[in-house]
Amino acid sequence: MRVAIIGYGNVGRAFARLLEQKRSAYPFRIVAVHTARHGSAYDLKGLPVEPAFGPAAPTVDEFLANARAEIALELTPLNPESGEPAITHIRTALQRGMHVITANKGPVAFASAALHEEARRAGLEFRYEATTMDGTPVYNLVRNNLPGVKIEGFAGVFNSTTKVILAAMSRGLTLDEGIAEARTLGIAEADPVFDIDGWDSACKAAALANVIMDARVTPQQVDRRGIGKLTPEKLAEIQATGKTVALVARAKRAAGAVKLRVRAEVLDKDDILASMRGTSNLLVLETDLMGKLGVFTLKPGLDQTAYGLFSDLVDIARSL
Ligand SMILES: NC(=O)C1=CN([C@@H]2O[C@H](COP(=O)(O)OP(=O)(O)OC[C@H]3O[C@@H](n4cnc5c(N)ncnc54)[C@H](OP(=O)(O)O)[C@@H]3O)[C@@H](O)[C@H]2O)C=CC1
Ligand SMILES: N[C@@H](CC=O)C(=O)O
Repeated sequence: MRVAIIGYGNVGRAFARLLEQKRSAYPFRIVAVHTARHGSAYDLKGLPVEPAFGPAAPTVDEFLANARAEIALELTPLNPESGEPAITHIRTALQRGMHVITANKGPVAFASAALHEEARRAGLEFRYEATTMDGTPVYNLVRNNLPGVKIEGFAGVFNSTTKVILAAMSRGLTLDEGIAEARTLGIAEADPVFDIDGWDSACKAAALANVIMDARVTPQQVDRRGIGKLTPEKLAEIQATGKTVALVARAKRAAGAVKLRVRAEVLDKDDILASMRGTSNLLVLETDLMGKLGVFTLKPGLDQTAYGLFSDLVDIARSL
């Protein structure tokens, strides 16, 4: 299958490396990539991980018209205010008859129901496993393995950048030094304020709640507070009491609606939500038939995000 990629940064390159690694068993080809400042590149025989960019296609529609791909990957930066321009990129690809896979949580948080419906009408797939907890099956877990189960709520620690920053601050480093560590790992958002202020977690929580709880919320409706007010001194005080801090996202059904909250919570050190180290992340689902169950990933990185995209790609290819 031929793949076109809109947005070719940390995640796009990690995905291209994974495809190279799996080439003999999975003959997918990246035939086109498009970026904001570096230009566009095309080759129907398949592009290398570091393609030679030519001038940028004037619009994403023209890029996709030239790409001649069957699947489009949307990998541009998160916009927590509206999910754009990624939502428009996805619509454009669907209108051009392409299946779409994204790691961008914005479109899922703002428009998952509408995009699913547009894909369904066109006989296409819209998939986004990599948006929440990298490659850990979260959406696929609920869709494929929990038939008939109603999700009543969830609690998740699923922003890796704030975990890296908090760990750095508890070693006495500054917020900026923590951001630099996360950037080196390639996991910070293009604007890391979206991690620090809890927008990334709010978008993941809204995306999850909309898909697995049919919540119909936007990230703006998440009661959100990030880690921006924490200092190394405050963290040391908290840790001296035997507790720790993590940015926790919670969802709960209440009075016919779903309430969402993101907070830097002070947790007992033996709380399961406090147990993840480094970039590790965790989600606990509250269900009607299976009680509480969860998934976690130990120290995921870009390779696991790439796997989230790859798992969707393989799944779509198998269904054709
Ligand atoms: N990094 C991670 O660990 C994870 C990231 N994600 C999500 O994946 C997405 C990509 O992340 P990441 O690769 O780290 O981001 P980067 O900032 O590294 O790359 C973003 C890419 O998008 C391009 N771009 C920006 N705006 C546009 C536009 N309007 N049209 C076309 N291309 C555009 C940039 O172009 P140029 O190169 O020219 O600047 C760049 O190539 C984000 O939505 C992020 O939230 C999800 C899971 C994990
Ligand atoms: N910035 C995000 C990247 C993955 O979604 C994070 O730190 O978790």
